Amino acid sequence: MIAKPMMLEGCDLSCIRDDRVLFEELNFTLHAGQVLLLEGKNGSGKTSLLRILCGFREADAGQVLWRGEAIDDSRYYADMAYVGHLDGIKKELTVRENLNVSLALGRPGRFSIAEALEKVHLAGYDDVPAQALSAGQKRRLSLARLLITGNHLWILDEPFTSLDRAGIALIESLMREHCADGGMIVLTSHHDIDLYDAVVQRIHLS
Ligand SMILES: Nc1ncnc2c1ncn2[C@@H]1O[C@H](COP(=O)(O)OP(=O)(O)OP(=O)(O)O)[C@@H](O)[C@H]1O
Repeated sequence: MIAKPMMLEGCDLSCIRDDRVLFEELNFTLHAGQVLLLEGKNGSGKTSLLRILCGFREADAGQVLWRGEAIDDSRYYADMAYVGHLDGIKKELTVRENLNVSLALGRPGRFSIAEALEKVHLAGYDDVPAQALSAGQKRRLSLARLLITGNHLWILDEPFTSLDRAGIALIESLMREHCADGGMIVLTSHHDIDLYDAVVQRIHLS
C-alpha cells in the first residue's frame, strides 16, 4: 500500500468551554515543511486547540486527520511529539535517563543523545538530576527529546517560555532545520518567530 503524504488537517473544528464558543468551523491543512502558528490573547483557546490536535480532548464538532485518517489511528502517535507547559520531564531522573525513557517510547531520530545535548547546550549535564536544572535548562532538555526521536510533527505549547535570547534563537534554528527536513510544526507563541523561508500559516483566535 502506498503511504499517504504527510498532512495534518483540521476539518470544521469547534470547541466550546463553559457555554463559550472558543472557535467554530475552523479549517486548515498543513503540509510537510510547514509551520502552523496559533495566536491569540490569554484564554482565547490556543491550548484547547492544541489539545484537540494531539487527541487529548475531543472537538465539540469536526475532526482532525493525519495523512487522511482520523487521529485515533495509533500511527499518529508514532509520528507526533508534544511538548507542553509541563515539559514531560521526570524530575527524579537524570538528564540522560530522561532521554533514554523518551527513546524507549519513540522511534530513533537523527541525533544521538550526546549530539542532542550538544545542540541544546546541555553537554556535560548527562548525570545531573532534572530537578537540579533551571527552568530554561528543563525547556532545553524537553527540546532535546524532539531531536533524539524521529517524529515528523512537533506540537509545541509556548516553546519559548523561560528561554533567554540565545535559547529562543536556538529553538528557531532547530525548527528551521526540522522544516527543511520535511518536518511539520504546530505551535502557540506570544513571541514573534523568525523562520526565514519556512511557510508559516497563522490562525488567530479571538
Ligand atoms: N479544563 C478546563 N475546564 C473548563 N474550562 C477550561 C479548561 N481549560 C481551559 N478552560 C477555559 O477555556 C478557555 C481557553 O483556555 P486555553 O487554555 O485554551 O486558552 P489559551 O489561549 O491557551 O490561553 P493562554 O494564552 O493563557 O495559555 C479559557 O476561558 C479557560 O478558562
